[in-house]
Amino acid sequence: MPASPHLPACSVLLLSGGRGQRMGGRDKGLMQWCGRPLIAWLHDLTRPLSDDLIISCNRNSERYAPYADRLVADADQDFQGPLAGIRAGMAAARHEQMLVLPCDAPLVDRALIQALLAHAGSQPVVIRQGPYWQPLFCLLPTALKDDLEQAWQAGERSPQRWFGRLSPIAVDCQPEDPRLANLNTPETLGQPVPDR
Ligand SMILES: Nc1nc2c(ncn2[C@@H]2O[C@H](COP(=O)(O)OP(=O)(O)OP(=O)(O)O)[C@@H](O)[C@H]2O)c(=O)[nH]1
Repeated sequence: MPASPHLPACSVLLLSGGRGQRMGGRDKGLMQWCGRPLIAWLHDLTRPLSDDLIISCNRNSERYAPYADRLVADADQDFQGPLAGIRAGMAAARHEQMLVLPCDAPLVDRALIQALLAHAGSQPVVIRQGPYWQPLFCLLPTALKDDLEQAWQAGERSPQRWFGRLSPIAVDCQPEDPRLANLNTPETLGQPVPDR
């Protein structure tokens, strides 16, 4: 189901396959924020946007299953980084575009997603804050799957270096945009739900 009649259908990939070292090695997507697992917030945000909601996770699959249409795991489950999750998601996605979000960003809103979707085409669309790309907040054409596979086989493990070769389109946000906050430490999980 498209986000609106004017926006394209997309798959959604929620990245939750990390090691979570700053969380003491715990599975970050399942950690509670404001009374619910982080992944539940991302699920509720993206569920109305897609009939192809994929979670990349490498453990606790039974606990993730209620929040996705499908789960994918990294091919090599030794935590090679988020590009491994993107690779698995690209191989599984059913639509021509795939929205990627990290599980630890529950403040993302629909307007931000719509800004990405508005540029859907043959190039990656990526959030940028000032000079800094936010490579895990992006929209990827799934036709780039083979390009990603070649890069991966050549040893690439950086999402930013990978899409950097592909003339990405930037969606610029303010450096302090609170929607892009990553709640990736126990302290940040104490942050309250803001007014939206
Ligand atoms: N599939 C997959 N996702 C990952 C991997 N590493 C990180 N991610 C995801 O990428 C996003 C950003 O991850 P980071 O915060 O940099 O890494 P992390 O492992 O979650 O946490 P730290 O170990 O504390 O850095 C999160 O949504 C992670 O779940 C990985 O090896 N595989």
